[in-house]
Amino acid sequence: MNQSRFYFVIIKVQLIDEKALLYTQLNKSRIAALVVNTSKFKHQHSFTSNHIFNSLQQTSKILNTASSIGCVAHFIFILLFIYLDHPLLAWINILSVSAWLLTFWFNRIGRHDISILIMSIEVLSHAVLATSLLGVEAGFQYYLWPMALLLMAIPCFSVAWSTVIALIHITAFTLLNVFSQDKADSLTSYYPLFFIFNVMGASLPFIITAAISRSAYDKQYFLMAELAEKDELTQLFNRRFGLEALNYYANQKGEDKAPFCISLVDVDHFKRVNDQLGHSKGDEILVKISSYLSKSMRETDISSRWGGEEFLFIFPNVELAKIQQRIETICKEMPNHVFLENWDKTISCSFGLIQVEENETAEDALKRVDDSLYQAKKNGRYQVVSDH
Ligand SMILES: Nc1nc2c(ncn2[C@@H]2O[C@H](COP(=O)(O)OP(=O)(O)OP(=O)(O)O)[C@@H](O)[C@H]2O)c(=O)[nH]1
Repeated sequence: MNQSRFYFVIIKVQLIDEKALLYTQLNKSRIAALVVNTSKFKHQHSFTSNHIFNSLQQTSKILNTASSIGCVAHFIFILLFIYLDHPLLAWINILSVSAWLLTFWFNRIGRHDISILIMSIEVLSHAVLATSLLGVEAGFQYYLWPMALLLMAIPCFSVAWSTVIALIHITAFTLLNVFSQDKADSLTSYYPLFFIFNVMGASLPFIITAAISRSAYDKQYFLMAELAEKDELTQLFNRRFGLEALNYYANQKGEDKAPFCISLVDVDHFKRVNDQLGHSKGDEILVKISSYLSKSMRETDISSRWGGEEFLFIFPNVELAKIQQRIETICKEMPNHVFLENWDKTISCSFGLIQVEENETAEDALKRVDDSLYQAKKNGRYQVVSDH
């Protein structure tokens, strides 16, 4: 997007932000996501990250499901009340279907807050009206429960406001049950049918909303955990995770305490690759090296990218004497496993390897393993130096 177009989008977004009449030819739904009245997601710029965009799409999905169920349920009631020759109730349901159709449109332009407000007003007034006309036995008040859940599950309003509106629905449910009289009119014989239909119709969105929210939460949670713990380029754990793991093993006490080793690994003459073949080839080598190293480790070992062309490995429950040979083989074998097109020089790494001592802090262990790595570099690279 060129600069002037970029400003155009920002100005346009700011203008329509208030009214939420959001439609541009550039990227309709992505910009629509910007005006959703979810303060945590609201940005001052025109870019919305994929994760937030996905989360907003998830909200749209839940609300569209609710809108569809609302439309279908009320449409069935229109047909039923026409069949039962009850025009007033048929008209009420025509108004309801219109309201639910309107919610689709607000979902589409990203105004989930208006959409859910319309749903809430419709469900509340419909429950009050239908229960006043037909009595509690017809079961129209049961829609108030899924509406309360929807209000709480969808982050369109603040938690406080969602709670207030949800409580209004539950209070209405209670009052309707306590104060509504049973009505005896021409439709009384159909009340069991209404009741079954209403309870089923109310339960379905309840269960669907809970299922979609839960799977959306799971997906988002694992995505966030992965983003927080993994290195984007190599897919190894990142430095934060590596340090957390190191602190965990270093701080173990009593019976849980077991010997463990760590290794700091640095690619040899990596700058040469970058300088001669370019940064993207450098990245390619980093991916190949990290893949070779992590595949060479045991499942219980922790492989992390420590930074740039450095990796930190943690080997739990093992003594140095038992691991040294394995690490030396990994080091020696690397050039046979990691190659790059148009690069005839050996691709290798230097390794610092230590066993973390009892009561040694993570910081001290890191310093010691760094000294070993420095020694490996100083000795001519492509070797393992361990500190006994
Ligand atoms: N392509 C790429 N290069 C990186 C990345 N992170 C760090 N580097 C480069 O890694 C190089 C590290 O160079 P030096 O620290 O001089 O070390 P070296 O050339 O590997 O030499 P020795 O470590 O002494 O064997 C620098 O050119 C950095 O720009 C990365 O994510 N991708």
